[in-house]
Amino acid sequence: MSVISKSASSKNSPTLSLEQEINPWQAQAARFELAASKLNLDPGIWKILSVPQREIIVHIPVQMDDGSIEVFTGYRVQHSTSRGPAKGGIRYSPEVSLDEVRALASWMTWKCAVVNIPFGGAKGGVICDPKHMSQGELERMTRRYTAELIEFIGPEKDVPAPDMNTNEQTMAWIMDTYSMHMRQTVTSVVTGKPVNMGGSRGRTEATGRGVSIMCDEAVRALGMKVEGTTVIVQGFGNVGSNTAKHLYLKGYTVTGITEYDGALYNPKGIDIPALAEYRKKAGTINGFPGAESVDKDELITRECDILVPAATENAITSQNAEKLRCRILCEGANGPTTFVADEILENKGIFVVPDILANAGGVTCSYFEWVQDRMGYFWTEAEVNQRLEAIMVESFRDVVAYAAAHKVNNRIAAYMLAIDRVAFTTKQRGMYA
Ligand SMILES: NC(=O)C1=CN([C@@H]2O[C@H](COP(=O)(O)OP(=O)(O)OC[C@H]3O[C@@H](n4cnc5c(N)ncnc54)[C@H](O)[C@@H]3O)[C@@H](O)[C@H]2O)C=CC1
Ligand SMILES: O=C(O)CCC(=O)C(=O)O
Repeated sequence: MSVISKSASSKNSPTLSLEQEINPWQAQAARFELAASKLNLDPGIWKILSVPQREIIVHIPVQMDDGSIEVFTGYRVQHSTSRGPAKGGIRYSPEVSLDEVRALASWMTWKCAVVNIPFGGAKGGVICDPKHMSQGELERMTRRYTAELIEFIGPEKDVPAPDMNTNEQTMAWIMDTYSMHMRQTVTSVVTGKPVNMGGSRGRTEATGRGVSIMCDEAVRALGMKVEGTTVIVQGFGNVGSNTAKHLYLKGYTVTGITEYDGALYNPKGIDIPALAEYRKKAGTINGFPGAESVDKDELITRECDILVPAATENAITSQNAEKLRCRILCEGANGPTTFVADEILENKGIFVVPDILANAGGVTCSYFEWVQDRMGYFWTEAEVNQRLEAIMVESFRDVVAYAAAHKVNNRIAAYMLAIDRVAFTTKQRGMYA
């Protein structure tokens, strides 16, 4: 089904229902179709790239702490292996769906191509509620999920990493389970591992660090100054808290932070290291003394220079895009903006740093981890950060120059650049013979 033909008949007019609008796979497909049509993409390559290469569905039995047995459904979708092994995180959430994982997998393909690293795209997800599971239950689920995927993952096939509600401990369990099956330690099967077992220095902070570098570039591109530039960040998990921390350390004024259960605002700026400490102890941002509590949905529409959505998909839709009052939207999350909202933001003149560029610092550092594991030689944190910055800055400049040259917005420029690179390799390899 063509998403574009439904939604873009009069320019990109929002004729989708809200349910269609917030379907991440449709959101991905709509941007793909628009970019592919502007590229005059070969119809055969179009067909190949508009569907995932492989979709794996597993049902994972797990003995729970009370002795009962639960069966969890998990997915791993490999969208493309054209430019290298599939690469992408694993997410644990009650909201996981096959369409979401499909979208996230294809975004990984485009993201790796935008930053020009030698990977394809994949993503995994398990439908579960990690907030209500013990460490033991999470470990057993992770190990069986890994065992079910054993022949589909590997350093040269598909290399998972953390995403929402997974972390370096999850990666350690996957690495160990894979290694048990292979009868030898294989560190490069996953990235985002603890540093003592082959993880890369800097990986935990890399996505947020990369988002902060993208804010620097956007500010420079618009002739603004860091001093006095205000930022609101949605989500205070791995990406949001590290973005806020790096922006705070660089001298930005972080005026707002939202979480799923509350939000904080201080027009003079929030002390982010103090908030991180508070959250560690209290388990929530609510009640932090250095800011007032405000409504979380209203906060993202308050005036600020930069808005960083760093939580879930669909934070910005046709329902609230018109109300945004930021100059720059720098997307830490995957898919925070719907296709319909894109046009509204463009009409408002908001400078968008799209997800497949803005949050690519994580996978770029994962690439460094995979390289270091395969060499068995590890870089200093300064070396990692320097290489990360070089790739992020170059990619930003590539996308912005492409947008200017082709008279498209930054998001479509990023898709066009990525699709062109993946299409070229797919054709060169002849991945249809
Ligand atoms: N971890 C990584 O390296 C990368 C993550 N991403 C994307 O960044 C986003 C966040 O991922 P992580 O930070 O890793 O996950 P995380 O699980 O560490 O943090 C997500 C945070 O968002 C909060 N949250 C959930 N719903 C919210 C809502 N409606 N409003 C405000 N906050 C809400 C959660 O409570 C949590 O603190 C996801 O879209 C993920 O796919 C993208 C690139 C790399
Ligand atoms: O580090 C990686 O391999 C992937 C991170 C990820 O899942 C993402 O960029 O969305």
